[in-house]
Amino acid sequence: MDLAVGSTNPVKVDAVERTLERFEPAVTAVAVDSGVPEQPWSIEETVTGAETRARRALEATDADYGVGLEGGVARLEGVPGLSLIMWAAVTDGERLERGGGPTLSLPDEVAARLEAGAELGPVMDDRLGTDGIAEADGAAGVLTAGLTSRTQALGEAVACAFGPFVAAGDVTRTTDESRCY
Ligand SMILES: O=P(O)(O)OP(=O)(O)OP(=O)(O)OC[C@H]1O[C@@H](n2cnc3c(O)ncnc32)[C@H](O)[C@@H]1O
Ligand SMILES: [Mg+2]
Repeated sequence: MDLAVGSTNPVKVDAVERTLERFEPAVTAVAVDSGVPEQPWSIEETVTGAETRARRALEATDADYGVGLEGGVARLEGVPGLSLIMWAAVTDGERLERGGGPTLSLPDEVAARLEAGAELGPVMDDRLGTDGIAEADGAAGVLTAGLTSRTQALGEAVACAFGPFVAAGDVTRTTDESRCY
């Protein structure tokens, strides 16, 4: 099974490879424009970014599926403060499915800096004295003291977006065309 991921962030590629390991995917990382701001500020922008990445990654390759992953922030109804959200989208060129990942609350001082126009990755790096936290444990890993990680959290979104293709019996392993369940 050939997959094209709409990002060159190794955390995103890893999330796809780990989640879909049973299908022995050949994964190609494709740098694509998400079509949304670098820091998406709503569920809608985050989902749109994931959808656009999935479509553009598939268009750029002859993979079986395009996969898009997008991180964002949003003020969620019923949840105080600002939340970190993450969404995945998977398309086979005709059908597109979406899946959401874990959500966690961001510290007020992080939220304030994002409100002032900063991006979450650099803000987390500045707070932690790290370089590239978004390509490592991520805010998801740091803010949960390692109970999860950005790779693991994004992997849940991938499972929710790819699952409908598996459940429908659409997924075949291109190596031996056997059905994979
Ligand atoms: O190369 P791409 O695919 O764009 O990877 P990215 O790390 O920039 O990820 P996103 O564009 O999906 O995320 C939008 C912004 O939110 C930040 N972000 C999202 N999730 C994060 C996390 O868990 N930890 C740190 N920063 C995160 C990220 O740094 C971006 O500034
Ligand atoms: Mg980005």
